[in-house]
Amino acid sequence: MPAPLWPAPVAPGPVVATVPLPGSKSMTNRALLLAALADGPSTVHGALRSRDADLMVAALRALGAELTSTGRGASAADWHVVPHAIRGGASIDVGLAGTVMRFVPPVAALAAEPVAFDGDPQARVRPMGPILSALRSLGADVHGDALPFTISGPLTGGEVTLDASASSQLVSGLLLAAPRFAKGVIVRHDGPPVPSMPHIEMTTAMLRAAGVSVDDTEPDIWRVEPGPIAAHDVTVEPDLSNAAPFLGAAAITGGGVTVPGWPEHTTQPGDALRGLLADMGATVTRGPEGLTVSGGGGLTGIDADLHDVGELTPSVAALAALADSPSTLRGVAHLRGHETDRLAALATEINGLGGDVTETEDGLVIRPRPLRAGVFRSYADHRMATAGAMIGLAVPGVQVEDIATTAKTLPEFARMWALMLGDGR
Ligand SMILES: O=C(O)C1=C[C@@H](OP(=O)(O)O)[C@@H](O)[C@H](O)C1
Ligand SMILES: C=C(OP(=O)(O)O)C(=O)O
Repeated sequence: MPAPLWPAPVAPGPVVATVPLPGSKSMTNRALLLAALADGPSTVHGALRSRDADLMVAALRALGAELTSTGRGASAADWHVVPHAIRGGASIDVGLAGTVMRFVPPVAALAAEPVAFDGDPQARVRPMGPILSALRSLGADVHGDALPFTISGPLTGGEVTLDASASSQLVSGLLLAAPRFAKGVIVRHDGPPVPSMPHIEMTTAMLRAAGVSVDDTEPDIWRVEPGPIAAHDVTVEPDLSNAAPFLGAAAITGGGVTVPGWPEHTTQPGDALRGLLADMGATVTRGPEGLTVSGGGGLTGIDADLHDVGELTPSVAALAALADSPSTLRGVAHLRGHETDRLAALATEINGLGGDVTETEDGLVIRPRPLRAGVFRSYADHRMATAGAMIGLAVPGVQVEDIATTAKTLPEFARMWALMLGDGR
């Protein structure tokens, strides 16, 4: 059955709104996993509730951890996590969540009994080979080189070299569980540059906050000492990558959008939105009420290397398609292994509305053209769906296929978008 079409609302005028955002997917799933491996009970405050977070909760429960939540509305929760010995004999659904498919197998490898992993059809083509080979060489028994696969341990840990150029999560996954490996881990990357380095810094920062000794002083080498992961309470920051469509709405319509609780210092790559939106002509200010982006002076194209902040690409591409000069987005070849081949998907869908986008080996060249009504397909990719919504603010008659796919990280997206376009404040 074809997915329903969502008529993307056109902005009735400059969008003026304050948009509180639920917790970061990346921090939520790291915090829950570390809590499940810790030396006592912890609470994760302000965690995201979404498909990816729910899949992480289900995976950790299947491996023996006890997680109970106090709801905080549709997309937020406080989780009380009680760790228990990791046990296998389970089947785990990773959905389309990179954080579940790369972070949970090293945890499963702590158990002797086999654990089976599978996910959505599109998950079966996402890069897994390097982390599965690494786990094999660290002592796990692994059947398969991609989803579906089965893994059993217990692994011992030690030194391993892998090519993590396809995804930073291949490194983060090994590091997060490593304190619990008998020998810890030394991970060496050998290959083209690792993308999304801020996400690896998020991993090392959260490990250190749990008392783990991590040495990342040499480029492309990470050493994690074996030892306890300290139980501690964590408060998750708002999801700054999910701020992109909302802040972008201010830039597109010449309005002003505020996101409360924008952290002063953060490892989230979404913080790069401040510079990217300013480079495209918006005014970015920080005040006690949060981070505010104001538009009004038009949108300028940019030449940007998004290698470190690849997950912002769909939103930046949507802005670029509506700008008044061409843009070149580079450094994001790894996006071909995200939820879908995002470079192909963005070029196809923007061109389907009359745009002029060409794919390069590692990015996109976007020449703005007057766009027209049409269907914008989302390919089960939450960030494609929100990119379509952004274009629809300025182009009447855009219909986004399967807006519900935003549930991966922001189940309330359509309602929040409508609220932003209403009186907002
Ligand atoms: O570790 C994480 O939480 C993430 C790392 C990045 O993955 P890649 O390095 O595969 O781009 C990012 O794109 C993804 O959305 C979340
Ligand atoms: C690439 C993304 O997700 P995942 O965690 O599934 O890799 C993303 O959210 O943009």
